[in-house]
Amino acid sequence: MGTTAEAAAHKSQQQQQSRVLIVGNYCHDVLIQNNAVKAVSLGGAASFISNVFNGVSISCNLVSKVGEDFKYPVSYTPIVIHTLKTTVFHSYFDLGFHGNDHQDRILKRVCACDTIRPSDLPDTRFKYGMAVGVGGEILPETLERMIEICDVVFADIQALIRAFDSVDGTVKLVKLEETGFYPLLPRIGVLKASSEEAVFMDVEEVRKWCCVVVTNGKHGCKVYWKDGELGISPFLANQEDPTGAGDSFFGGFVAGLVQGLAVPDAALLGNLFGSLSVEQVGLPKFDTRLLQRVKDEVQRRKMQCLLHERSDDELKFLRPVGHEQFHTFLVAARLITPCSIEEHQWNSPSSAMETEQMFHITRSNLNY
Ligand SMILES: Nc1ncnc2c1ncn2[C@@H]1O[C@H](COP(=O)(O)OP(=O)(O)OP(=O)(O)O)[C@@H](O)[C@H]1O
Ligand SMILES: O[C@H]1[C@H](O)[C@@H](O)[C@H](O)[C@@H](O)[C@H]1O
Repeated sequence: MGTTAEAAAHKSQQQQQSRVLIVGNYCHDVLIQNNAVKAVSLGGAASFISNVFNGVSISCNLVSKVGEDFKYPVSYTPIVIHTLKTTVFHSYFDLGFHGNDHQDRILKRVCACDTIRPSDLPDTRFKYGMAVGVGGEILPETLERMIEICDVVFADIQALIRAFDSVDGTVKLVKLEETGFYPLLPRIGVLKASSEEAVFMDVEEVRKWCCVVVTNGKHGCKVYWKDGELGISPFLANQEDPTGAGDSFFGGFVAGLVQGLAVPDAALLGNLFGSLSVEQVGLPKFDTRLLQRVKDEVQRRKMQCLLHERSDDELKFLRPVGHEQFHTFLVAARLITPCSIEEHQWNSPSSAMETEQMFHITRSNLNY
């Protein structure tokens, strides 16, 4: 545990006014292919989402826990737990990064940092809260506290339905209704799931309580609400690594809503950031010219939507006037400023040996 003084300092830092609260641990991602470590990266939904927020200049408060072994420079300082190590995931890609299907990835949580408890959250109120755990760190009581202090909570189902094999940490999914989070669904605003995860809930039931967004890789996403549903167009991408696509999508989606877009336009922004994310290995670096174009267009859309209908406090589900043009604009912006592979923010270890030293990976713990 950190000292009381450190915890107090962290809490006071968190108490500066911000409209968005992100809750979920940073982690270390180790990408493994054919029994060899291909890459090591900063991971965790919190890191992918704050990366998108930084890109579009949205500030937030972030509550995340790591161990002393955490060395990545991040914009939002995590709570350091001196007695534990940072959460680590090993991702096994049997078919390689170029396979288009995600089912070739097996995920193992090989190290788990501390859980995030209600007392770790700031005492202030937020307009938006994002429950985005990756390793089981968010407890039902933590989500409940987020609901109390945030006007609207967005939850990633991966924070709610993951279970971990007691021997090797393999990630398994459990039915949402069997979790302690289920009774809280009528009190959350949006639940995001990938198509693989969506089969672990009854979408028809859950959409009666909250908006459900199901992402579907290169096919884009679908938004379900109480009395309607809408497919949102994808963007063409050259997939290198699917890790974090769902997180970057969620970052773009919530960033859109924070900036006053209607749900379909925000989901389009989600698809854009999801598509940019898969083109790079690890945490993506976005082209600054593309970001500027996107920010300018979002401002324009916001003004346009305000003129038409939007009141600031509720989610608007219907496709707003000019939605297709917004898509066309983003497709064009993406083409004019393609992300260069050389521009990766990727912190690749210089040798396999270095990787193994950083993360104490041995052949035996790769094979289990
Ligand atoms: N190959 C692709 N081409 C274009 N867009 C993609 C592609 N893969 C993902 N995306 C975008 O990213 C979003 C999220 O992807 P996906 O549904 O694969 O999430 P996920 O399975 O949660 O990802 P991960 O668990 O790897 O973070 C999609 O809705 C889509 O907008
Ligand atoms: O960094 C990744 C990313 O956040 C993924 O969305 C999550 O599924 C993995 O567990 C994590 O290691």
